[in-house]
Amino acid sequence: MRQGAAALIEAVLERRRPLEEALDALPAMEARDRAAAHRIASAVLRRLGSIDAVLEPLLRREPPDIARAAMRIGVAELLVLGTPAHAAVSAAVALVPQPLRGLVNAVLRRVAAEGAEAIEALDGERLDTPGWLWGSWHAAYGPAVRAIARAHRLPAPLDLSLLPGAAVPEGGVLLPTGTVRLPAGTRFTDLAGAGEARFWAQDAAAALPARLLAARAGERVADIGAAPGGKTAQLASAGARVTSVEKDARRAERLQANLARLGLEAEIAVTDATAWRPAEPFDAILLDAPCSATGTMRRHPDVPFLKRPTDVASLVALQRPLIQAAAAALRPGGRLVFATCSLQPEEGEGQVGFAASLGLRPDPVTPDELPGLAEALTPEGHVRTRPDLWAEHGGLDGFFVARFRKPE
Ligand SMILES: C[S@@+](CC[C@H](N)C(=O)[O-])C[C@H]1O[C@@H](n2cnc3c(N)ncnc32)[C@H](O)[C@@H]1O
Repeated sequence: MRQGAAALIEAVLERRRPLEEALDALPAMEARDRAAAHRIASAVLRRLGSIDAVLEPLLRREPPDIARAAMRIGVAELLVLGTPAHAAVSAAVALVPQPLRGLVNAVLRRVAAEGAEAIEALDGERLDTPGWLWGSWHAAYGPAVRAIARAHRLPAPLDLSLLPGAAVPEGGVLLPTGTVRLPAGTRFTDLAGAGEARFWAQDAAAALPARLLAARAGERVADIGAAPGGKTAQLASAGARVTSVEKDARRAERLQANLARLGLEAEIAVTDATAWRPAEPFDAILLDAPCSATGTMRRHPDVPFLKRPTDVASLVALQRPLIQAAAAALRPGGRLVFATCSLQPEEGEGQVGFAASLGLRPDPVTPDELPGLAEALTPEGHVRTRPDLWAEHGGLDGFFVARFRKPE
């Protein structure tokens, strides 16, 4: 299982491979072991800066990669996950060949003895956040950057969206916006009823864009950038006639399977939305644009290792033709909701002016549309969620949502 964790960490850090993809590529193992490997790898990635800073004074020279990997896992287990010291140390030692065992054992014994105090004394929020993200969030959100970084240290709860009339699964808490929340560590597949297909996993923030589009039964609605289908499911379960536009054929298959599991229907157009020419215009469009995904770091601790500052600029450029395509496909008077799961303002607030330059009019969100979440409403009537908001409920992903209308 710890071999699995080491493989996951190596895939993300050395090969910039998404954690979920690396998880799928692990050799066959018990579901429980796979989940444990994921949990350990996630803890290492979330706290990598702090972990390396704890190790730094204990190492006289740069250790071989395999020893560093084992020590990182050992420190995460000792100081983040609370694994008993003898188990954490011996398991990490077993990850390395004989000549390195003495080193790993000696270093981790010291971490077990002195590490808790050492990690406490560090500026972990800063160390565990890449400098470019810290700078960007500080510029955008001021001192809240610390609370954002703190929120990224903890695994996210499991959030569910429910089909209309579905019962709240045992242990779930109904949040004011309609999402059902279960404690972090709950596995979707373990939920009684998961097989009955009455709900799907979707962060409370990710559920807001479709909620704010407020699709009505019978309306023609397009969901652009639709896979794996959380938002299509919301729109279809509201009774809208949905066309889901998705460029990636493999992801479109997942979307299809997810809808089938829920007994929902949508027309799926596997195409690049910028080249898509629908026969008829739509009453409403949800554009969940591809983005840097920095708002999802609680759930995806690999994001900061996969993205570079230059990616944000490329994504901003990629989002614009999608906004244009969405505007063109709307009927006069139709509604557009633009959303990104990013904390980078360039991919959110920064795109509002572009939408306006296409003739789209802002359609501000009102406080009654965001029950219990007024703190996420901006003065302009956009929605800006951050992982440090809603702390009393356990936070939510970082999203930007803006609503527009095409003039009559
Ligand atoms: C943020 S994800 C969408 C998540 C989805 N809306 C949900 O709620 O489950 C963005 C999606 O846009 C798709 N995409 C990216 N560029 C696209 C394009 N030019 N046309 C259509 N889909 C695109 C990606 O393949 C990806 O599946």
